[in-house]
Amino acid sequence: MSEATLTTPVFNVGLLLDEIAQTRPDGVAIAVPGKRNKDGSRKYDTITFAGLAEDSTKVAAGLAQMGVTPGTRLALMVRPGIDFVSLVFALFKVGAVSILIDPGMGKKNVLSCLDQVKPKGFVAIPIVHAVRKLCGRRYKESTFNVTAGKRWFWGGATLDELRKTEVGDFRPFEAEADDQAAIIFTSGSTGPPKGVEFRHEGFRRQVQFIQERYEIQPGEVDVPGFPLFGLFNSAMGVTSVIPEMDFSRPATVDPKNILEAVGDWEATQSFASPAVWNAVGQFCEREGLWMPSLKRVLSAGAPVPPHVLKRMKAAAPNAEMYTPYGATEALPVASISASEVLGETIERSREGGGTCVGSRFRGIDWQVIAISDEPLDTIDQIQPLPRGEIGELIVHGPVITHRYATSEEATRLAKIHDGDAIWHRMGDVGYLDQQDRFWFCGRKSHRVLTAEGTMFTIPVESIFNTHEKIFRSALVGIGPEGAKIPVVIVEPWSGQYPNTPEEIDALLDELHEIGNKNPLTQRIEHFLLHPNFPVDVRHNAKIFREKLTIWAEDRLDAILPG
Ligand SMILES: Nc1ncnc2c1ncn2[C@@H]1O[C@H](COP(=O)(O)OP(=O)(O)OP(=O)(O)O)[C@@H](O)[C@H]1O
Repeated sequence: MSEATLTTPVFNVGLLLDEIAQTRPDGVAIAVPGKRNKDGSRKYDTITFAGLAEDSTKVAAGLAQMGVTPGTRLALMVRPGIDFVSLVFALFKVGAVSILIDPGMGKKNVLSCLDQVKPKGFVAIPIVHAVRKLCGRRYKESTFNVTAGKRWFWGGATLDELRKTEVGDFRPFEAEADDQAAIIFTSGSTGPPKGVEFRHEGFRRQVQFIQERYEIQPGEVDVPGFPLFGLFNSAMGVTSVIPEMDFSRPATVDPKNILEAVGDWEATQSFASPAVWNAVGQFCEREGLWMPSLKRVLSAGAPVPPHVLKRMKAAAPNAEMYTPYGATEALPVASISASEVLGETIERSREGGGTCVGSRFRGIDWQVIAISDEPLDTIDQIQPLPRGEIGELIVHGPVITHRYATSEEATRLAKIHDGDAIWHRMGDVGYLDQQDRFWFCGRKSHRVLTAEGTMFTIPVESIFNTHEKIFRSALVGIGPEGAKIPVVIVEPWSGQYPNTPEEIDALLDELHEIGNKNPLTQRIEHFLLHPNFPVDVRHNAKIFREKLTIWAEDRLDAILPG
C-alpha cells in the first residue's frame, strides 16, 4: 500500500488525536466511572477530544521543558483512565519512547524488564516512585520523573504541574515512519517477557487497518478491556468508557461492571480478552441478561473457545463477534467472525483441523514455511510449504515490528530479512486453506516430536475437548527429544471432576475411545486428569504446557525409558 493514503507526511501517531479534536471537539473521548448517585446510578468523569488534545500537548510541552527529547525512554506506569490516555499521547507528541509493562506479570519480571530497557525516567503513580526510591542506585539514571498523583519524598515534577505549562513555541515531534514510539513487553507465556519496539508508523497502521476492517465509525462508544485500546479509540474518534476492572487480571472482572458501562453509554463495541468474555457470557446466561446496544464484540490475545463465542452471541444478540489474531510483535494479522466459526469452521476443528483464525488484514503478507528452531537470517533460507501443510507462519507488512529492544538473540530468532523488508516469525504453527485462511495449530515450541512424527497441540486437544465433561486439555511430550511419548492431560469442567476410582476409570476409557476414532490421536495411550491448569495471568487462557510437562513427568516416571 502506498504512503499516500496517510493524511499527513508526519507519522507521529499522537497527532491523530489532534486531527480528531478538530472534527469532533466536543465529543467525549474518555469516560471513567466515579462515585454513585443516591439512586445507585453511576457518575462518570469525562474529557472531550479537544480537552484531551490540549491536555496532552501541555504535558508534552512540560516534558520538553524538563529536557525530554525525542528518543528518551520513559517508563509509563499509570492506571488506565484519563491520565493514562493523555500521557500516552503526551509522550508520543514529545517523541519519547513509552515503556509499557503489564504489572500483572509480577514484581520480579517487571523489575527485570526495567533493568533491560534502562528508562531515563518514570511517569508513574506514587507507589512506583516509592519503590524506585527504595531500589537505591538501581535507577540512578532515571532523571525525568513525573508523579501522577501526590508527590512525597522523591522529587521530580507532578502531572498537575506539567498540565499548567504554557505551550509557547513547543511543536510536536515530526516523527518519521521508523522512529520509535514505544517498547511493549510480551506476556511471556513461552519464556521471559520480551520488549517489542514499536514504530510510529506501526501504530498508525494498526489504527487504520482495525478501523477499516471492522468499519468502526467516529462517534461510536467502546468499552475497552485493554488499556491501550483507549489510544486506538481516541485516534479513531470513538468514545472509550473505561470499565472498573483489574486490567492485569481480566478473569477477575465483575461482569456487572461491563454490563453497567455498556448500558449507561449504549456502547456499540467492546474489545476485551477471552477471559472477560468467558466471565461475562456465563453471567449473562445465568442472570438472563443481554447487551442490546452492542453491534461489535472483539476478543483478542489468546485462543477463544467455541463455548465463549456461543454464550456471547446470546449475550450480545445484535452484535457480531470477531476474534482478531496476532501477537504483540504483529497485530492485527487476521480475523474471523463468530458466525463463520460456529457456522462452518468448528466442524473441521472438532476433527482435529486446528482453529481457523480467519483471513488476512489488509497490508499483511503471509506464508507457511518448514518448521525450524534455528535463526533464518534471510528469505532465501526459508522453505515454503504447499497450501494445507502444517508449518511455521511468517508475516510481513507495515504493522509488523522489526526488533526486540531487549535481546539481539530473540531478534535473530524471530526476524527474517528480505531486502529492506522484514518478516516476523509468529512462533505459531498451522496451515493456510484454499480460501487463504490460517488454521492455528498451536505454538511452535509446544509441538511434540515423537518417534513416529510431530504432533501439534490444538488439533489433538480439540478432539478431546469435544467430550462434554472436559473444559480444556493439553498435549505434552515426555521422554527424550525426538522420541517423546505423547500424554494428554484433561481438566474437567468445574463440578464435573470424577469422585471415585470407578468414575475416573470410566472417564479415561471414554477419552481412549475418542482418541481411537481419529488417526491424529489413536497412538495416544496416556491420559491424566488435572483439577486446574496453570495458565497465564493476563489472558487466563494460555495453558502453561511447560509446567504441565513437568507435572506429567512426575506422575508417569514409570513409563519413561531408562
Ligand atoms: N485469535 C487467536 N486465536 C488463537 N491464538 C491467538 C489468537 N490471538 C493471539 N493468539 C496467541 O497469542 C500469541 C501472542 O501473544 P502475546 O503477544 O501476548 O505473547 P505471548 O506469546 O503470550 O508471550 P511470549 O511471546 O513472551 O511467550 C499468538 O502468537 C498466538 O499464539
